[in-house]
Amino acid sequence: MHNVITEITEKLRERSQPTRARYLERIEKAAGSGPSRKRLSCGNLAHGFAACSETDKDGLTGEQKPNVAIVTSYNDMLSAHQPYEDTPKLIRKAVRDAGGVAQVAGGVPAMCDGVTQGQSGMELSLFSRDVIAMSTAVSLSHDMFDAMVCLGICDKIVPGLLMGALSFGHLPCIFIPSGPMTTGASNEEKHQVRQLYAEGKVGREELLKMESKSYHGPGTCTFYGTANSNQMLVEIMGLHLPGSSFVNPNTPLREALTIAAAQQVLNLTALGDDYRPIGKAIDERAIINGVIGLLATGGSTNHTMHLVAIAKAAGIQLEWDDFSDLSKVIPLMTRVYPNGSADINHFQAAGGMGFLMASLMDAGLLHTDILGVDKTPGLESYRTEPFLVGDKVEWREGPKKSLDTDVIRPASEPFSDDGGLKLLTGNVGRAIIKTSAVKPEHFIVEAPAVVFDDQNDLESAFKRGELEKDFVAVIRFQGPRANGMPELHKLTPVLGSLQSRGFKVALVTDGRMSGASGKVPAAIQVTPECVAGGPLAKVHNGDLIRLDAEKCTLELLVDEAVLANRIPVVPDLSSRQTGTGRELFGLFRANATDADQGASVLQLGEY
Ligand SMILES: O=C(O)[C@H](O)[C@@H](O)[C@H](O)[C@H](O)COP(=O)(O)O
Ligand code: SF4
Repeated sequence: MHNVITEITEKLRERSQPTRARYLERIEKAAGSGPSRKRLSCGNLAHGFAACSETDKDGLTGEQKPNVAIVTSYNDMLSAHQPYEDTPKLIRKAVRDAGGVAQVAGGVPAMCDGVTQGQSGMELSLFSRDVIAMSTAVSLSHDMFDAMVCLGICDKIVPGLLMGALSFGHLPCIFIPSGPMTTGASNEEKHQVRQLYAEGKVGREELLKMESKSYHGPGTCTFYGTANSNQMLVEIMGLHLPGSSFVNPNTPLREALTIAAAQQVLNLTALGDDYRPIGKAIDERAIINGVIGLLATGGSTNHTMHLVAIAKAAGIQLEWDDFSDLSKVIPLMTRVYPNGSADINHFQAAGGMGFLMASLMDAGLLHTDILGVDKTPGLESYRTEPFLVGDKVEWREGPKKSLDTDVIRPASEPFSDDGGLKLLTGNVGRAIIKTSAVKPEHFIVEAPAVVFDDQNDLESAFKRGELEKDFVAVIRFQGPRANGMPELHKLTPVLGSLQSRGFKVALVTDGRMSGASGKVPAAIQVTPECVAGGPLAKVHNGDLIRLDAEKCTLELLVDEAVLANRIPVVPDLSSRQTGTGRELFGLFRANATDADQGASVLQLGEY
């Protein structure tokens, strides 16, 4: 094991000791003696299985049969979640065939960030993660269960499900993915037509045709954004069956993997002799593995908040310095859009998670002794990949060599020696930048600021021809407490178009970007945010800003005394606080923590 990884893990363990100890005590207590439903009254139990078959009622009386909670995020809005419609039926039958009972404990809401991108709905998106965590807890609070399976894929849903599941950390848990959409029009083609549309060179009809060729069917969008980063994280933290992440939906192998996961979780309950509660499965080593996977694959910057929140839910205090310290020793091993032109199906065909994890393990860059959920504890079996034999899954050794070194490379011959996720510091606060999708010639930008308080105003300035120059776009009042921290992904085609025409452009914001954002240098999640006294609220048009991703600095080149005398702008945010349900989220805006604390309202890990 690389000594830096050992050191960082040790530091994390020490930092987390008080909250982790309290958390483990809590799940010990919740585990109590035997299945939680033993503690229910006859009335509670009768209500809990009133609608079950007689066989299931018998099974749930006493502690005869393990009961699996299904927490589902099915809806028709996310192409990635639509395939879950009938999955509970498949799971119920699989669990019954294996001697258990399964009940849908509840559903959680799921927002498609692609549908809300650039719209006011996106201002609920980040908060929906915590709503999903709370909804997961509401589902599991029936306390009838010995295990759980979580059905979720996209951006806030997997983090929310995992945070909620960790509140029931005494139960074993397996995540069951739905799988990626088959490849349609490439992400590059889509991006090019978007830039042409932004430049007024193609119309809506042509743009919609291209978008629909790209997003054309059931399954997860094929770029390496937050959703596919989620799958990678869940697998590398050992909560999927090996090789589950990127098998396409509505295929026999996908169905067989769902059945195998539903039956495997029965082997992990406290009723058997291989009890693996999720609260122990997700320990400091698993969290560090998650950060390593994120860095090795150029994953979504959103996880510099979600992983922090997930860790806190398990009493673990992950910090941004851990990401940047690990980034120095974790190589970039994959190039999947926006970090390259390949998509997630190409990644899977080139070797997928089995090759990625085997190579990281061989290089001593992963904790291999975490619990995992496969038959054999630990991660060694995650070198394998699933095949269908008849209607059953068999796991075989994954490829020893990459099948496409333009898409995935071994840790020993990476695309770059560092993971491309960096922490910038300077006189406007701390910020995250993902350089894995930025060409090195764009790592340093020093230019005058052009300040906006709304991403749409930048787009209008672009259309008026006012931005044909070198500049740093400063988009303020986009933090969680201002307007729910929407993704500012709509800026990408405009800034990308200016960059490809030779202008030196960069973005600085207390907002966040999509996992699908990429090639323009962007210092995001600036903390403290503007409405919390962040210095970004004092930036004026024309101020010189220097973003240096080599030195990891973000400097406002204004005399300190001048800056000290400036009055921070106080915006009128009232128009951002109603409409599209935003009036229901005032509590969230008022109580969200900073981005580097996970931007959560749930006071995680404080109990
Ligand atoms: O973090 C992410 O990965 C994004 O939120 C992604 O889920 C979102 O859907 C993008 O908006 C899709 O990209 P386009 O908007 O470019 O289609
Ligand atoms: S990846 Fe994004 S756009 Fe695609 S289904 Fe998921 S949330 Fe929606």
